[in-house]
Amino acid sequence: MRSKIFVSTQLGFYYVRGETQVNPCIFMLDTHSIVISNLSKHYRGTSQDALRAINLKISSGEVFGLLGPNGAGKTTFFSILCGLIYPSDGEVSLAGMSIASNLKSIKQIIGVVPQEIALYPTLSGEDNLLFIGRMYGLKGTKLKERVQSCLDDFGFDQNRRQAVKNYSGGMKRKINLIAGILHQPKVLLLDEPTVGIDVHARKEILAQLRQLNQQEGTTIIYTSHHMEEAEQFCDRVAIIDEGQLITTGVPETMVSVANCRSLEELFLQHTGKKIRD
Ligand SMILES: Nc1ncnc2c1ncn2[C@@H]1O[C@H](COP(=O)(O)OP(=O)(O)OP(=O)(O)O)[C@@H](O)[C@H]1O
Repeated sequence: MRSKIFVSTQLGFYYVRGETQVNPCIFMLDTHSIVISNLSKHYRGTSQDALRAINLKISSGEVFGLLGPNGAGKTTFFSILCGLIYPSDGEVSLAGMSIASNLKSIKQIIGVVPQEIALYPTLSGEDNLLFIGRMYGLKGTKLKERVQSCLDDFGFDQNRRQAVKNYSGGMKRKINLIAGILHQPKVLLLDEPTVGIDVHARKEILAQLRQLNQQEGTTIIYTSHHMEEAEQFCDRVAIIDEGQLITTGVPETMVSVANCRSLEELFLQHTGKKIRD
């Protein structure tokens, strides 16, 4: 008979009966894994499910890419994950807690970076972040230090005090991103974080995200239409289309097993659709 292992994932505590040797780091590392069970979403008045019976596990510390053509269900998936909308069926749990019934605690663990720039254009980058930081419950010196340190990391100089409306697309994207990480979330949801910006800003953003993942262990879940970027950036990806999970795995392995030249070729093979820019 197999040994039974009892785990409290929130505390990283475990108890093992029998002879099985367990490395505690595995459980410490997996404390904020996301388990998606049989997740479905049907919008009222539509004929098709936006998501249909999705099952997926994303481990703590992973960089996970959600790829799919327009209308595949990516935003719906994200919106359920951050508690903006409820699923029609199934469940998502984070750190062992159901998202739907633990929204308040979950919101402190999750950072969300929407595709749209959600900033006040007449305020400076710095003032936007101070305002958003207060909404996350940060205050005083701690808030000021956190804002300055993030602005330094993302390469802002005196321009941090200029109005956002005068920023380049790349600078707006960076402030949008910082707004989602001020409270040092364990899980970061990024909806197309590099859309519409030049190659330099894109590289800088991806490098900062990689650093966040490696130094803080932040789990990153992101969507993109840039297959090359996803191939390089993600530990694992999932391809979804018409609300269904088509395939998931390590990009390099998926590409080689399918005998494709790139993730883009594999994506087109599965979805049969053109990639949106
Ligand atoms: N509020 C809504 N009401 C009705 N239908 C919706 C709603 N939001 C999304 N849908 C539909 O659900 C499906 C999935 O949409 P979703 O926005 O999640 O896809 P997506 O993969 O994010 O697309 P894109 O890449 O264009 O952003 C689409 O058919 C869309 O028309």
